[in-house]
This record gives sequence, C-alpha cells and structure tokens, in this order.
Amino acid sequence: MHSLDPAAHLTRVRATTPLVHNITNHVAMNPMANVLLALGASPAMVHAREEAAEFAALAGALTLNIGTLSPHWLDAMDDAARAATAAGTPWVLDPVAVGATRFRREAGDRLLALAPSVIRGNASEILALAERTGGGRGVDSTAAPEGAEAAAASLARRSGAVVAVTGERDLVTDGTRLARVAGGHPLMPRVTALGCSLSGVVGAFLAGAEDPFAATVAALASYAVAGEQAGEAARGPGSFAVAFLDALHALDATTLTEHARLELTDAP
Ligand SMILES: Nc1ncnc2c1ncn2[C@@H]1O[C@H](COP(=O)(O)OP(=O)(O)OP(=O)(O)O)[C@@H](O)[C@H]1O
Ligand SMILES: Cc1ncsc1CCO
Ligand SMILES: [Mg+2]
Repeated sequence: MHSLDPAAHLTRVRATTPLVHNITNHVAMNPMANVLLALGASPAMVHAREEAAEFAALAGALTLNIGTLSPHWLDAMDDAARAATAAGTPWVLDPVAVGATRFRREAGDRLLALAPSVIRGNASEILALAERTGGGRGVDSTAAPEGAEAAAASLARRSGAVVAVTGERDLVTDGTRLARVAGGHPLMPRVTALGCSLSGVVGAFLAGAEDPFAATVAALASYAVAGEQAGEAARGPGSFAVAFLDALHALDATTLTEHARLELTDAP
C-alpha cells in the first residue's frame, strides 16, 4: 500500500456518494455529470445566482469552471465560493483558458482570492494563473506539467490551495509536498471536457477528506488508472469516451492500489 493510500479515498467516495455542486461550462455539463455518476458520486449542475450560494452550502464539495463564462455566472460563482467557505465545504477552481483573455484573467484572479481548496488545470493554465506566462492554445495546453513545477508550488504557497497540473504525467503540490501521477492515455486530451470532469472528480474526493493533498492525488490516480484501462479497449476518441466511463465505474480499491504509479517528493 502506498503511503498516500489512494484506495482508502476511493472507498470513502463509494461509501458516501458525495453531492458535488458544479458551476461548469456548457461543453462539460453532460460529460462531467456522467463521469461523476460513473465514479459513484452525485453531481448537480446549479448555476443561477438566485440559488448558487444556498446550494453550495448543502453540497459535499463545489467546483467552479470558467470555460464558457458570462458575468452573471461569475457572480454566481463568487456567491457559491463564499457560501462554501462559510459552510466549511471544500471547493475546486478549474481556470479554463485563463491566460487567453482579460475577462478570464480577471475572473481567475477574483476566484483565486476567494481561497479555493484545490486548483486543477493543464500546464498552460497553471502557468498563466501563477505567473502570467504559458498562454496555451485556447482551452488546450501548449506546455507540460514538468515545466510548471516551480510555478505550481509557489501558487500553492501563495494561495493556500493544493495545485494539480495535468498532462502526460500529472503533478500535485501543496507547496511543501509534490506528487507525480503517471498513467492515463494519449486519447484523453482528444476527448473534450475530460479535464473539466476530472476537476469534478477532485471535488468528489475532497468531500469528507482530512488531507486535501492526498485526496487530490487519489482522484488523479483513479483517473490515470481508469484512463490506462480504457485505452486498452478503445479504437479512437469516440470509443475511448465510452470505455473510460465503464473503466471508472469498474475501478475498485485493489486495482487502484496495484496500478497507481505515484512518486512523492519535496516541492521545489
Ligand atoms: N498525453 C497524455 N497521456 C496520458 N494522459 C493524459 C495525456 N494528456 C492528458 N492526460 C490526462 O487527461 C486528463 C485531463 O487532463 P488535461 O490536461 O488534458 O485537462 P484539460 O486540458 O483541462 O482538459 P479539458 O479542458 O479538455 O477538459 C488528466 O487525467 C491527464 O492526466
Ligand atoms: C472546448 C471548450 N471550450 C470552452 S470550455 C471547453 C471544454 C474543455 O475545456
Ligand atoms: Mg481544462
């Protein structure tokens, strides 16, 4: 068993069916809900400003995603983040394409100031949020997590959040510890919103977790193992998307322990 024990976190998710409140983008809405259901969580996509704060206080975790943002949604996100923090509910920020436009940069800064528990993005997004470099190609990354280690660690220290950077090999840091998570499959970035959906899965693992760093590593490890297994069955992006839901649903604690490829070290 690994010292981070991802299997214990997966077992908790399955036993508790956490309610995950998501204010996500139009593209991710359906795939993300399906991924969360396949995992064994209970997703709810609730956006209206009139109810976002009230709902966030009921949920086990909240996730905010700026992928297809509008001013009204951003206000709802702000309300939801404040309500989550007041209720002690962990929340995840997914800063989609945060380097691309001024609106996204300002939204990223505004949500970052509300103290997310975890920030999960691709390498270009984390570089843009942390140090205004690494613009990416719209929502896609043009950088690798290896090049974002120092930026992720300093963002974690500055914000108090756990920072997860995904790509071929993911990394997770709380500014002190750094974990690398290998696995997944090259077809994963060929299916839209799998990263957005992963941010939802991180939310599910945060609900009721004592150590958000270990919970985030467990979420990414579960995704990596399911992705690897789906890749064996897939013939392309279409069949991969279906196989991935099936693999996540079938994933059990023993398989996760056997197949998770984790490295734990000190943050730079
Ligand atoms: N080349 C790759 N090989 C293996 N796994 C990968 C690869 N690229 C991405 N992944 C995996 O795909 C998942 C989504 O990460 P990615 O970095 O593509 O998110 P993203 O860019 O935010 O996606 P999106 O915005 O489309 O939702 C992660 O589990 C990551 O480990
Ligand atoms: C394609 C796309 N455009 C805005 S959000 C999104 C989903 C992947 O981030
Ligand atoms: Mg993304």
